[in-house]
Amino acid sequence: MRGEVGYLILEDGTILKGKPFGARTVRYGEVVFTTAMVGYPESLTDPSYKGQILVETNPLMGNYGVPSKELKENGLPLHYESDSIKVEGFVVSRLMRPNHWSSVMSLDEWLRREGVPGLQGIDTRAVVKKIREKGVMRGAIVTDGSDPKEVLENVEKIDYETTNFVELVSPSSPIIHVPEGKISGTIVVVDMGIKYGILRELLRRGFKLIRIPWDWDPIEAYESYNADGVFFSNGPGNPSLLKVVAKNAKKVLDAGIPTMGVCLGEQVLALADGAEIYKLKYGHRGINKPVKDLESGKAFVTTQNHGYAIEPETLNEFYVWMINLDDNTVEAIKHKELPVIATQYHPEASPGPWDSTWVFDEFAKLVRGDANV
Ligand SMILES: NC(=O)CC[C@H](N)C(=O)O
Repeated sequence: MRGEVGYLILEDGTILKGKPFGARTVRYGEVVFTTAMVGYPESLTDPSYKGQILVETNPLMGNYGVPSKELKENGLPLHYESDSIKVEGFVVSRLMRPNHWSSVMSLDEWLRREGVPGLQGIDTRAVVKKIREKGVMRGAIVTDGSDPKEVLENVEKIDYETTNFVELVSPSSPIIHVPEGKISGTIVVVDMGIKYGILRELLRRGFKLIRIPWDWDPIEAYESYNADGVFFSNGPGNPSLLKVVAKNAKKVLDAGIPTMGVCLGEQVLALADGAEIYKLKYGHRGINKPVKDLESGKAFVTTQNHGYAIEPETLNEFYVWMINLDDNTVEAIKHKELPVIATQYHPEASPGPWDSTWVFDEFAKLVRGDANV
């Protein structure tokens, strides 16, 4: 509608006026930003964004519309990271009309169908400057004409830190994926909100996957499915809330099972090791983050989406394998003796550069038993 007004509200009292798109409603969340230039379908459907309002720094969004879900590999849509939009709200500077061969609808229509509010015409650089200065903040997105001052009062009531978002995005019963072609092994995937991109990478390497609910015991599944390895997935929210998963991860380590973790999965393995996790001021979210492998000396451009990081000095049986070249934070860890590796960044990209999909090859070697850690 012409003249319609919406708001982005931050807990420090900032109220920014924009133009609504998508669903007309009010949603609350932690306000975070990504510097990714492309890949909004992947970002919007990434379950790790549950509980967060996503601000895009790239000024033009929606240019290539919404890709078809029919473009698939091993039964999974190629450009989606889950079956629905997971962000609480989406904030852009300029919403574009789509023009692309694979587009089936506009961003506006997609958000409307999924009940997710969007806001355009926001000076996203100003939002980023504020978040970089004050740290990540709670906030709200208003697109239904509600009074922003009243909504601001409710922002104080939300608590991102103590909410278990994992249980909202994890399956309630096991899901099995069988790769097309030869099966090279079976992996138990502890699904804390796994991205399809990770499933696609594991399936590409011939693994049959048993996705179990986040709080199930992976050892039981490992034994009953006669599996060859365990994978701890990415996922939303504060890792310190996941005591059950950390306890299960400890059991997996004690059993010496070949294991890999990504992002939240890495944090959970670190917790199982007795290490500490802290919250970053405004997180790492983007697709051009430089990471250095301390063993090979090589650097990679990586995809990242995390708000927490491992305190390196508190690691016990793990050591720091890779670091972030922007701020030296931990980006990957390796176990000193066991076949266990984990990254904080996303080697599956989705969206982003495929420079580090080789980490999944390393995991495949560990599962086959033909690599030294
Ligand atoms: N992508 C993820 O798995 C994110 C992990 C965790 N929620 C964080 O923000 O650090």
